Amino acid sequence: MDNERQAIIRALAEPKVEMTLKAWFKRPMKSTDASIKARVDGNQLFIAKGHNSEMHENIWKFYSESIANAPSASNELALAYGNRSALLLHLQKFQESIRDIDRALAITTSSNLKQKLLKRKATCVTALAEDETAEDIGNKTKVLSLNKEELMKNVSNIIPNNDFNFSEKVEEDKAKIQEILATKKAADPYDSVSIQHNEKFGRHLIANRYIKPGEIIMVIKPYIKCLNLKNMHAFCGHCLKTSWATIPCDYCNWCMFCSEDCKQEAWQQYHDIECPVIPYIMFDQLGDYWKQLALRSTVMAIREAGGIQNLKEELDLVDNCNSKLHKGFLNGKFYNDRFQSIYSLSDHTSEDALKVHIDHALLSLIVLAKSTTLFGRNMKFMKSKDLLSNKDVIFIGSLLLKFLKISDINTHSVMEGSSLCRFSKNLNQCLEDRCCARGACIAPIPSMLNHSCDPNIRKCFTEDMHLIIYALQPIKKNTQLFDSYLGCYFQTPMSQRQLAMKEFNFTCNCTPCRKKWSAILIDKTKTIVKKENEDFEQKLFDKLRPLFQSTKNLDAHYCLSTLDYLSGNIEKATSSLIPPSYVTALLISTLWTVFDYIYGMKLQPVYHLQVCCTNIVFVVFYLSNKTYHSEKVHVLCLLQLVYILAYVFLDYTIH
Ligand SMILES: C[S@@+](CC[C@H](N)C(=O)[O-])C[C@H]1O[C@@H](n2cnc3c(N)ncnc32)[C@H](O)[C@@H]1O
Repeated sequence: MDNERQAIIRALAEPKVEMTLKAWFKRPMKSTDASIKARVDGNQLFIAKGHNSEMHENIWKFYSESIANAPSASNELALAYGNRSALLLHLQKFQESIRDIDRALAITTSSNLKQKLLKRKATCVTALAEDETAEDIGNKTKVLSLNKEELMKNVSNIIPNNDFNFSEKVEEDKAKIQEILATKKAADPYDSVSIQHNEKFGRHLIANRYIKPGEIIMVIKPYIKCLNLKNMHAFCGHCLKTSWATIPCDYCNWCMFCSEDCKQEAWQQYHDIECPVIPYIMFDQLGDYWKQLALRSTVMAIREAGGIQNLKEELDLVDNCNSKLHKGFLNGKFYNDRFQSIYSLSDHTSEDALKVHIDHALLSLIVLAKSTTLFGRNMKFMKSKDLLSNKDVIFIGSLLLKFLKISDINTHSVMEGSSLCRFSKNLNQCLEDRCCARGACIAPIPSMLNHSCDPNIRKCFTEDMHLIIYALQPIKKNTQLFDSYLGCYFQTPMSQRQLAMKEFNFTCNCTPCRKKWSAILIDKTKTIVKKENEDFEQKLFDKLRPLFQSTKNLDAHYCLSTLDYLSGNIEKATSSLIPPSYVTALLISTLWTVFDYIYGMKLQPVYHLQVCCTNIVFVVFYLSNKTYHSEKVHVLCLLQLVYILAYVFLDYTIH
């Protein structure tokens, strides 16, 4: 860490450090004004007409932000929980709404608010009871063995090309998917790959055997993860899972958690140290992932090693290892959950990025020194010489810088499980707005993956935040696994890819870059099916057209057999079609849509069309069965009809 050490010493000697220390101010952790502002912003959106999914999510984020900012046990906190509970009721998330109502009731002293909350709770409880009744009716449908084919025919008339939208085996599939994931989580990540090193690629992963498209290579837990700035108030800041009814940290106005368990675990692992630092460093989107990941990695490493002194000794061992392959290995193995592994990862950032990282490391270091007890309870850092003369401060500053550089190169985005934006935005807009990118993580074994613009693997996150690496193309024994860092050749033009690659400080020399393949799936000037591939490509395209088209539909459903079907076709296409082939590219991009749909995490908004179709099935069933013509079911049927009409005539989206 010599380079980082020198950079930190130089930075600490700059006049701006003295000025920062002189002008030091205590940042307010919670703020009544900020809480009120976020709640009012949420209210304004809530009362506006024509809500769509994106608006609902924004209102939810405003109310959560209001909760995060409200001082503990304050009236503002009760009001913020109360308002979020109203939204959750509107979204028919009754259980979550009740949780927020109970939290508000436990705090508020206002009898007016209490009355409103109790009324809302009664509505939720009634709705939950009705849900049970509806479930009963559904179960009875199965007993009566309703003519399912006929029902599906009705639905097919509404959704053309329904072949791939309906799986007879959905329930069977669900159990199988869970079983596959559990087996893979328990398996050794090195079952089908090993780490190798050469001068051209540095460390990389090699297949130990043939791996077929769609096959899961490993499922592992990231070492460290965080949310991005846009989503700090939306999901659990520790496990990153979706939770509609989050609870705030008692001190800072940033972190929220899905449960008391997550809140406690985060506190014990890193949040006790991070809590006073976060409000100072999370002021903009620049490096929001890196700053958090570096800070969390530093605190976790100190804890794992058993103190700063032990950590210094452990890291010296890594630094003194002469083997480029075995750096960070422990007892001959590269673990996914040890700080030594993270510390040994590649850190070749660009010169421009380095300047930004030094500034970020410096800021985190100063706040750690001023606002925490990391360097001792009685330490007072009044002047820059106090920082410069403290060996632990220099060491932690160097480590923060090192982890910032490592995070820059080795971060995996935690994305929603779909290749389509939830709000139907184009890829660039979606990335810029961070609609589907929830956060980021570091996982050392997947960090061994090098880049190719024609990748043979892809990553996907499960609902419980495990990282899956799966094959996109056939991978022969002893060949390298390649990920795509910033876009594949068939979707992203070469100029854009090469610009993005500068961040990683290497020149991509993959076949699409060398042979200048066109971005075949978006380049409208090229003929779709190549002459050389003749009939086969056209035939394959015609056969798979409905499946390809289904990927443009957010409401499409897929099952495990769709994945097998695609896998077989990719094997056929890659062995028979001359690349670059339009159909092979389509097959690969369809495989990831299907795989991510099956295994990936989603925010799971209920899209209107889905609800509408379910309602049509219900109404058809009701009209054709006199057995259930009770008063209650009449009302239900009428409501379903209103819903269908609203969808058809008003194009009104409801979660
Ligand atoms: C996430 S790491 C991948 C593992 C890395 N090879 C190592 O030795 O740790 C990313 C870095 O690997 C190198 N790299 C990735 N893809 C490459 C490629 N196709 N050719 C050469 N170097 C590559 C670059 O230095 C990049 O910054």
